[in-house]
Amino acid sequence: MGSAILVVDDEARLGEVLAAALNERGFETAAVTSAAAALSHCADHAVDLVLTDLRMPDMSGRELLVALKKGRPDLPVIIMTAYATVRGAVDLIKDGAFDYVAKPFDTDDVVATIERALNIRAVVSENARLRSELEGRYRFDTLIGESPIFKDMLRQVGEVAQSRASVLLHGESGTGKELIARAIHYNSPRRDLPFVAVNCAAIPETLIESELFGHVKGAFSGATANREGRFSAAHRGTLFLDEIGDMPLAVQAKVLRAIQEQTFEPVGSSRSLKVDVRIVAASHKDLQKAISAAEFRMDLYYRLAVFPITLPALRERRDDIPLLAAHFLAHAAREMGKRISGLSPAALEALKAYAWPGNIRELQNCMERAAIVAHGSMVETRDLLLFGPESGSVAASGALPSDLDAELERLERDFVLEALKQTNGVQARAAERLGITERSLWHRIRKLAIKVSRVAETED
Ligand SMILES: Nc1ncnc2c1ncn2[C@@H]1O[C@H](COP(=O)(O)OP(=O)(O)OP(=O)(O)O)[C@@H](O)[C@H]1O
Repeated sequence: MGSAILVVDDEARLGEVLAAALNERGFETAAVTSAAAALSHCADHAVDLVLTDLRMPDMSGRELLVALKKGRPDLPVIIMTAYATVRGAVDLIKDGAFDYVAKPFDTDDVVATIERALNIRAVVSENARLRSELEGRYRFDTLIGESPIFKDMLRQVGEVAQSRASVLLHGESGTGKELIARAIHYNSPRRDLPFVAVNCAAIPETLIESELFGHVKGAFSGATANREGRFSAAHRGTLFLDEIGDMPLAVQAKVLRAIQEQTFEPVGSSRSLKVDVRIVAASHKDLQKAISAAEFRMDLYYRLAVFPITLPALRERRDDIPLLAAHFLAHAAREMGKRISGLSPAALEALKAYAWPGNIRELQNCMERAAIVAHGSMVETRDLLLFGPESGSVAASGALPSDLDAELERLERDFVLEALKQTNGVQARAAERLGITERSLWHRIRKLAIKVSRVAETED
């Protein structure tokens, strides 16, 4: 069914002819002869677009436009006008009209204008939908956890989100640091501006400065064009500096200045740029220890740790395990189109007893795998693959022999090493070759304790 168009023209004949012509082009049309009739039609019918004459005896097209826009700001209104009043029609665009068509007009032109308006409206409403989906994803109530330690952490997140204070998140790998950083951004007044994430550990030392601050053409071999850095990209928004403990000391000094003075110079440039960014940093390392070892600047630490938040490890909030497991299991089952109603009591006990060195991410992966291998409607203990140094009696309780794990890890290692070799250690390209995200590659490199040395520098 085509979009519904309402034609408003006090000359009944003209309105009917136009409505019929549009109907022939596949639109659903209705015609009325006064602004009052148009308002009452719109109140009772789903109308996608209004095409109205400007001069009408009871209420002018302009008044109709204003009245329509009051109730439905997103409704496209196109004005039909005689040549003599085109100037006035231009003013109407300022009042919110989408466009005008000058009489006498060609039906093709009217159709083209209508289509343009409907397309733009579709894009705008799709954007609004995506935005609300995104905001929904980072609303606090979608962050799962009921335990007092988790709720206390969320309370702190809620308190700091509204301010522009720097936040330092500390927590083991997989505890949800990036998710919390996003929640801070999407619950702050900066939510409509960019959230830019940089994983300081995943970028080779030689490139991190240019990644953060950008560079000018010719700044170093391979810098063939000017490039914007992440600080500029995050202007007026939030910059998430993940694994900040891995940032080289020399870069730490420049980051400190950028935060303190809100200015920096791109690599190879002497021109200072001004930025307004809110910083959320995260680290799994103990930065106090890094300071004692002279690996981290104390002044930067105090700048970042205006509001420090510690994310609890999953084993410190075991009561949340059933809730999280059920959530990830249901999600995985839905994605796979499998009917799985939950976990058996024994499986649940095994999950609660396990140490979870990889925290929530490990639990998520464990549930995805369980959803794949589960035969019945319940996940059983044998469907769980639990491993790790502290796993104790429930370790590797599954149906797979433990040497298969070692074999899988060896294979994974071979794939990653080969991809890195083929791409001279350029992780972005290696990840592309492996068909995984750069972040996921980075986690594998860490998990497999692979040393990456970059052989050649490449720049786009
Ligand atoms: N409270 C939570 N509720 C639901 N899902 C969560 C929660 N916390 C984390 N997750 C999920 O767990 C996974 C790991 O979270 P995230 O990537 O934010 O961790 P991280 O601490 O940044 O990890 P790393 O330090 O290894 O980068 C993500 O898929 C995230 O969506």
